[in-house]
Amino acid sequence: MTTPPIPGRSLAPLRVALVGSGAGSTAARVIDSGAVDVRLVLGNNSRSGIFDVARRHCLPTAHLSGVTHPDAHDLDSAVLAALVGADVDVVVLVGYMKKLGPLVLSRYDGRILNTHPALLPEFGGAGMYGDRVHAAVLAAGRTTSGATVHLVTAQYDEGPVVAQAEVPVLPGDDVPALRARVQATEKELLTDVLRSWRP
Ligand SMILES: Nc1nc2c(c(=O)[nH]1)N[C@@H](CN(C=O)c1ccc(C(=O)N[C@@H](CCC(=O)O)C(=O)O)cc1)CN2
Ligand SMILES: NCC(=O)N[C@@H]1O[C@H](COP(=O)([O-])[O-])[C@@H](O)[C@H]1O
Repeated sequence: MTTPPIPGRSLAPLRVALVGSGAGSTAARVIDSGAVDVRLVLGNNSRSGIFDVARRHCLPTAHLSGVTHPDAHDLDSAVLAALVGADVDVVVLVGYMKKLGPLVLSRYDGRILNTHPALLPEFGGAGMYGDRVHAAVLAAGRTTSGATVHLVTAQYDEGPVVAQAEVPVLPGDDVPALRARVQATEKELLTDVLRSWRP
């Protein structure tokens, strides 16, 4: 049985690993917020900005990919070992472009969060990442978009929603404009979740 937090007393920060493939702006916001104890930054793209962010904050990193580990099971094992070695409570996917494997999913079941740049369950699933998501929202003629933080399960974007935040889609919006509006809200949504949500 877990001990409920004492009302009025702040929660101990989650010990997290941030996992990403992209520019790293979401990771940077989470780190700068001080909301969590970031113990590892893990990515599959050595040129990813997320590693620059990690280096600026003197954080431990792990570069694990289909190049370092061509066999999917070996990659899954290596990711798991890095997470266990970092002694994290929660894994946070921040623009990670690859499917997490069964070993990691099993060990951290209920303790892996992902942030998606749309209002799931719409505009999610295989092929729906980055600007492709915003382009699909615009092509669909939606007047609202937003961000979703959800638990991660075996299939892309099918896990239970933890929190969502909406933004308007404005007349004349293009992908960069919508991306900027969604990502500004997304960063605050994820930071708020990490302050208050507990597995
Ligand atoms: N087991 C899981 N792994 C991941 C999940 C998940 O829900 N379960 N979420 C993704 C993040 N994501 C959306 O939020 C997402 C990322 C990437 C893709 C995708 O189609 N990727 C392509 C490859 C793209 C590339 O190599 O650049 C693909 O798999 O063909 C969809 C959704 C993170 N992992
Ligand atoms: N489906 C996954 C996906 O599209 N994730 C998205 O990648 C961006 C990462 O930006 P960043 O690299 O600047 O943090 C974020 O907007 C996140 O929602």
